[in-house]
Amino acid sequence: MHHFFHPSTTSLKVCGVTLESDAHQLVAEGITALGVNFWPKSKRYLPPVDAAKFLPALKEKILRVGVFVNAPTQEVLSLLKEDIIDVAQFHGDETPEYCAPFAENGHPFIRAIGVKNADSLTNIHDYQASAILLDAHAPGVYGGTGDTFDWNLARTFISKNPTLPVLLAGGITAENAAEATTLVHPAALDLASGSESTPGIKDFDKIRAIQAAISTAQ
Ligand SMILES: O=C(O)c1ccccc1N[C@@H]1O[C@H](COP(=O)(O)O)[C@@H](O)[C@H]1O
Repeated sequence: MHHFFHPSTTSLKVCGVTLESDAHQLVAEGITALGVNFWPKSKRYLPPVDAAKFLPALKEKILRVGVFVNAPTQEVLSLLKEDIIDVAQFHGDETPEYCAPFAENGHPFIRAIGVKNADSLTNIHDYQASAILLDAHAPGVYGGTGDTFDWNLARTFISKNPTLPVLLAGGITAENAAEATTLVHPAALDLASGSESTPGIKDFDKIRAIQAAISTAQ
């Protein structure tokens, strides 16, 4: 599996990309992974037909993650099979039963969990996910809020599950990326709000500052 999922170092995933030019600039900046949001109600929604115009050319240059919220299985499968994305990120109410066919057919996926309290982190292995993403609990909007959660819960979860790749999300910015890396030691930091000037438009000063903070912290 891609080194993005290796829990020994902290990588960066920049989510909510809507512009082809931003995607190419993320490659040029050496970012490990990008996320494109396929949930129609997201402020960062990109229709699959538009993503299909530029994501294929980025294969092997950056890990291409598609973010879904309760999407029909066939929609996710066709983007994976057509090689438009490398990995699916399930950021809604997807159950272990929904995830099972992806695991059984060798399609890599990240299951995002909105962390409300310690109880949110039980039965995570039931999803058979390639990686787990821990985000702030966001009823109704699912993610992309810019809110943080209690990172001690993430740190404890990782120390109990050292071989499971865990991504930390929710309100990561240039100001807190170093602390997030040092305290939690996630396989990656994942962010949308903290990497943009307006929803869906990336701010490369912020992204470079986050990269520098991660490098210094580890
Ligand atoms: O960005 C969105 O609009 C979004 C909508 C629905 C589900 C997930 C979404 N984004 C993901 O949310 C986290 C945290 O975002 P933020 O940094 O707090 O803005 C991030 O992993 C995005 O992948």
